[in-house]
Amino acid sequence: MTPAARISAAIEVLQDIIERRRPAADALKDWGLSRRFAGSKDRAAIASLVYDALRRKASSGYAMASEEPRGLVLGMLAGLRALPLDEIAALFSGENHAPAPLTADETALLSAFSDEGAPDWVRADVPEWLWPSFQGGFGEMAIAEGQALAARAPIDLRVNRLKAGRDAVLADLAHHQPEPGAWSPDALRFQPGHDGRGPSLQTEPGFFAGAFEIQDEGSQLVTLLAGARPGQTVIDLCAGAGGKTLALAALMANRGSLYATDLDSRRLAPLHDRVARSGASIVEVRIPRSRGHEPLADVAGQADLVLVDAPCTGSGTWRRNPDAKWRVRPGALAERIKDQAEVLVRAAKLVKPGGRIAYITCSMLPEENDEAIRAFLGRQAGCTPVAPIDVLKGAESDFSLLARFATEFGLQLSPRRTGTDGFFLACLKRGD
Ligand SMILES: C[S@@+](CC[C@H](N)C(=O)[O-])C[C@H]1O[C@@H](n2cnc3c(N)ncnc32)[C@H](O)[C@@H]1O
Repeated sequence: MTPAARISAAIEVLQDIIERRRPAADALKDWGLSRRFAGSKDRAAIASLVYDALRRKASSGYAMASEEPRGLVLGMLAGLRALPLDEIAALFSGENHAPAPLTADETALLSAFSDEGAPDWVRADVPEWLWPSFQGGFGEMAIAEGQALAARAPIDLRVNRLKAGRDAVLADLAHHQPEPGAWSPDALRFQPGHDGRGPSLQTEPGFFAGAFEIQDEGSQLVTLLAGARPGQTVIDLCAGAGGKTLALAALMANRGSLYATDLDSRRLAPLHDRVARSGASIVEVRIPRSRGHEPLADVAGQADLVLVDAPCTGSGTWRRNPDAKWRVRPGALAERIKDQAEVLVRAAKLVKPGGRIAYITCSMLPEENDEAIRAFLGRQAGCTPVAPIDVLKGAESDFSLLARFATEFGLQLSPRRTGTDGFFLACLKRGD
């Protein structure tokens, strides 16, 4: 396919996503299935165009005075991809599957491309209904935070200490030009290429050997700061596919007991293979039999650390899932807040006196972060917050620079602040 034909395809896929409110991945998959002529490079390029357009949907639409997929793609090419007008015009030739030529209005808007005069939520590319909450968390930096969250994300991996050292993995993957992470001693970072695509790390021999896992550096950092130590009894209560479980096992140097569970047993399915590949021998996966069944009842009140990687809106990962940004609804936020309250109560039953609950979200919204903790502390006697500065002091490396990202109860990481996905961590101590 020509670059212009890929743009036409991206416009078509965006139409499907917007009209039928479909997840981008589903729409892209269907498009690929019914267009067998498109090769894997075409499909990847089209996906990259679609995701780039969704990242800046509000600001592109404003600048192009159009909510239509064509306007969003034009705005993205001029804005995020910074293509000059003559290159855009050449792509929109109307010939051989290229999109129709630019209209006079489009040409005028592209030549003076700007979001000047746009409302703040548009400039930040944050959904309008969430703007008050987002702004509440970031104040005068909210637009800059939203803009950083509307950029492309790098790919990070976590070197698995149980199997390899960072220098060795760095050397093995030198052909992909990794850089050491800025914060986590286990992180390596890969910048996306010009077309938005990153290296395919999951086909590397080191991946099959368990030397590394793909994991955002923010996710690595909050797991590090949770404070698990070798020899402890640790519970990963919302383990899902186990990204943090594997990181915990490595931090615990495979010593102690690490229980992984999740309300939704299907989500735990990939964990078994991942654990086997990683060489983590301390992980015990506990599958709930039914809703309300506590698969960890036998260790209630015994955990040194309960990690709660709480269900949330995922607003901190909007760089990677830009379609989720525009699909999240007020009802979903209210549901997640309820889930968060429920899972914290469960964690309080599992932690031992003097032990710690580490509450984590990949959210940028105060309702799911500080406010969730404040509400929990108001309801639950016997738990006290650990000051963010003390959380940092207790870490294995010097993370004192993160102190400036402290909130009332925790630490808020973000693409603008730490160059990572948006993560929140608050630690609570159960009284003796
Ligand atoms: C953010 S995801 C976990 C991601 C995972 N920890 C990782 O690092 O890959 C949140 C998980 O919480 C689970 N969950 C929701 N409510 C829960 C509850 N009340 N108890 C335990 N898990 C719950 C969801 O099924 C989901 O898998």
